[in-house]
Order: sequence, then C-alpha cells, then structure tokens
Amino acid sequence: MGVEVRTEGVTKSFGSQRIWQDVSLTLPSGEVSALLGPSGTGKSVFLKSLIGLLRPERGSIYIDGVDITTCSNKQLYDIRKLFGVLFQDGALFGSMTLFDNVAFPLREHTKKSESEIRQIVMEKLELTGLIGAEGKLPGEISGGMRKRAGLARALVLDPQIILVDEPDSGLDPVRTSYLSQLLIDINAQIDATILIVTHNINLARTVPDNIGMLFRRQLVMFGPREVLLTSDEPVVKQFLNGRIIGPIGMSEEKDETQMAREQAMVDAGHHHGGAEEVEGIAPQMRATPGMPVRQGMLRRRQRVQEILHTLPPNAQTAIRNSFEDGERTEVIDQYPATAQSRY
Ligand SMILES: Nc1ncnc2c1ncn2[C@@H]1O[C@H](COP(=O)(O)OP(=O)(O)OP(=O)(O)O)[C@@H](O)[C@H]1O
Repeated sequence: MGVEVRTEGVTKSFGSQRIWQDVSLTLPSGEVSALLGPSGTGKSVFLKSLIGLLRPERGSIYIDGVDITTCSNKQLYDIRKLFGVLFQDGALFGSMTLFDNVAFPLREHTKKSESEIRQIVMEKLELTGLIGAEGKLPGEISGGMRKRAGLARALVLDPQIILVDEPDSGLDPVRTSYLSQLLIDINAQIDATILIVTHNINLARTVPDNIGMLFRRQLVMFGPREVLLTSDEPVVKQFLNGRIIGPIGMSEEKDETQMAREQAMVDAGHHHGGAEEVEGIAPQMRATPGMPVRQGMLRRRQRVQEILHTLPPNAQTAIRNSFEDGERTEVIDQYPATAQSRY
C-alpha cells in the first residue's frame, strides 16, 4: 500500500518572493489527489518540496511518518526511493534509447543483474504500451510516448508515491484521457499514493479522489473531490470554468476595482471567455474492467463517511449520490473482463 504524505504549515520563499505559506494537507495512502492552481502559483515548487529537492523555510513534511525537512541526508536518500516522479517533459536522456532510459534507475540504485533489469523494464514498457519502441531515442517518438516512457521509468523502482507534473502538457485531449486512465489503472494495480499537478479542468473533474487548489500564496482548499467541485468560491468557479471574469488575472491577481469593472462589462453583455457554465459533478474515472478494484477508493469511501458531517452541504449530497452510483456500478466491475468486452 502507498504511504501517507502530510504537510504541516509549510512555507516556501525564494529570496523575498513568498511562493506559498502555511500549506497543510494530507495525501491519504493509495488515493489519487490533484493540486490545481493558476500558472506560477508554485505547484511544481510544491512537488519538488515533497521529494526534498527544495527545502521550505517553515513547517514539516512527513513521508511515511518521517519529517524530511529535518531528517538526515541518509534518511532522505532512502525516503526518495519511495517516489516515482513524472516530470512535465518526461525528463528523458536524449542520447539513450527508451530501454536504457527506463533501466537507468535500476542500474543506478539497485544491484540487479541485466537479465532481471530486462524483465522489469519490459514489464513497465508493456504496462505503458511501449513494447516495440524500446530501441528508439526520445527524439524519434511523439510527446505522448515520451510521457509514457517517463511514467515507465517512474515505475521501475516500485514506487509507493507517484508525483506527476502536468501529465497533459503537450498532449491532445484523447491522449490526456489515455494517460489519465493509465494512472488510474496503475493505482488499481499497485495502490500507490498519487499526486497530480495540473491545470487541466477535465482531468481535475474526472480523475482524482481529492483535489486542492493553490491561489494567492495559500492552499484555498484541499479535500474530497466533491468539496471543490461543488464549491461557490469565486476563484474555484472561475478556474473550473476557464473564465476571464473572477479573481484570477492574466499575470497577477486582480484587485477589487478591476473585478468590478469586468463584472460591469459582463453585465453589459461582454462574453466572459469561458465555455458553457459547467455545473454538477462528472462521474469519476474507474479502473479498466478486469483490473483489481482500487483499494484506495474503498478506503476513501470509509474515510469520507467518517468526515461527511464536517463537509459543506452540497458536497455531502454529491458524496451520498456518488456512493449510491458506486454501489450500482460495482456489480458491473465484478464481471470478468472477457464477459464485459463483448458489450
Ligand atoms: N529554483 C527557483 N529559484 C527561484 N525562483 C523559483 C525557483 N523555482 C521556481 N521559482 C519561482 O516560483 C514560482 C512558482 O513556480 P512554479 O513553477 O512552481 O509554478 P507552477 O504553479 O508550477 O506554474 P505552471 O503551472 O506555469 O507550471 C515562479 O515565480 C518561479 O519563477
């Protein structure tokens, strides 16, 4: 089972530039979480802080109970082995074949024989749909394949925590959905704790169990997906609907006068820039039929039941509805894959 990641009051600045402050959240073991936020709000900085590549000046980050902001370098080195990270561009070595790229962490961090390495690499290449491309260089394949190769490499050390930085960058919507499905299927198979950083609204609506959002140097909220997806917070609504009107500006946050001016323009008939207002909650993506049932999803159901009374009323209703829908569709999930593929 994946391990829990917990931050307590973390604050990060570069020189005099405060990136975010007082961020406290828990990524529950084996659940899939997403962190949203406008560009430049420090989502990548947050990911890098979780693996100890950047050190916040205040607060604690507990990985499996160990505070990586105060632990020894040796402990941090061991903790890092729990992580698999998929960077935005796949971060592959351009002069190495896909096989060698995926084998790299095994050759660096383990004493496995070449035949063991071959077996693991081919297994991960198969999982990510890359069999046949193992001899290609990163420059010879598409962006989507590079992402999948980056994911294959992130998986070779059997990570218990997978961090994914903008899985959709450079991918079309269909490839983004395939990659999202792959992440959910991997979660079903290995029960790793997953954090996805994204600004893709569709992905945020359909993939994670939990969602958080960074804005104005704060974590606006973090919790079960239904809380953010039913939220009336102007910044959340603006973000989820991709609108110009709202507190998020082009390069910086807007002040009250600017927002009032824009609202007056909309009231006078000016288009707000978003598509149709999206209301309600889209069903969550499920593991492909035939995959194991996601244990994280089952644990989450229990966990959310316990905190249900503490959540806003709209979120409570949405969660109750999703539990009912879940009970109906579980019957389908239990069909053998061969039976389902006929329909
Ligand atoms: N090593 C660094 N030194 C100084 N400033 C940095 C460093 N890394 C990031 N920053 C600054 O931190 C801020 C947040 O950057 P970050 O890349 O985390 O944002 P983001 O939310 O991931 O943005 P995007 O969605 O556009 O990728 C930016 O202003 C960036 O310039």
